Amino acid sequence: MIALVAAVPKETELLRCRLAPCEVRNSGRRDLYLGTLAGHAVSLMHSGVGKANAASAATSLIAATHPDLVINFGCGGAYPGSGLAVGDLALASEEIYGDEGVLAPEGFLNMAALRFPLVQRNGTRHFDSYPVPGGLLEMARPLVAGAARDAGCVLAVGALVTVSTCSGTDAAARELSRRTGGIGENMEGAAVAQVCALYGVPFLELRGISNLAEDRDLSRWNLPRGMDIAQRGVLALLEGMEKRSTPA
Ligand SMILES: O=C(O)c1cccc(C(=O)CC[C@H]2O[C@@H](n3cnc4c(=O)[nH]cnc43)[C@H](O)[C@@H]2O)c1
Repeated sequence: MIALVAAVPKETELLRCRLAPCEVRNSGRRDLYLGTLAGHAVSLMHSGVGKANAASAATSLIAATHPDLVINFGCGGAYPGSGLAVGDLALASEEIYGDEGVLAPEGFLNMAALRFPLVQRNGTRHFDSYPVPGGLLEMARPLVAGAARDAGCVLAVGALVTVSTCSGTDAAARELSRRTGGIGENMEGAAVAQVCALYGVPFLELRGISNLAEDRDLSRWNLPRGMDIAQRGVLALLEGMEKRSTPA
């Protein structure tokens, strides 16, 4: 079983059209879609926007369907210098909490600096960062690159950053990318990754770039383009992944 999580229904329209047969149940006060997609048994849930929604949806999805893999996807903002433009694809090599911590006179102190682990499991303590295991990333990369090639867009692989306060200025975006090394940001990924780390479930994340993280200018955004390319990336992943495989 592969579990798919996106924030809002518009981000899953293309995939839900292809989910057959499609059964809708209730799980944890959210609709849970069950069906087959590209030969894989799939569960799909809309979390709502933000970390609290994302963590709660990921928890009920994992508890209800015991997936071998969770894929978080949707639109996202690209950081300056990432080489990404609107309509491009970003595949997470890791997810990082960008604003979990303390803003102190000496600068931002993250959870590692505060020595508060967010997850402790099997002797491993996770603070701000949730890396995607190398084998899983290398399996996913060429499949998503194929989707990017077909769509005539760029694929970047790198750290994605999860924020509660989105970067609506050039300065905020530059500072977050400098501090984290991230290529782009969103509002859910690290929370889904954290829950996956707690349950020991492999995690992948794909974002379609809907906007640049920059001085706020909504006329430059293209949400439908970001939502569409993210789903095309997920489809390519599912189509290329071995059926019934349990990713390492
Ligand atoms: O109105 C604004 O200026 C604004 C700035 C950033 C994000 C929003 C959203 O409403 C997006 C929420 C939704 O989309 C993802 N997303 C897309 N672009 C970004 C971004 O630049 N920074 C963070 N999140 C982004 C996010 O994951 C949410 O699901 C509005």
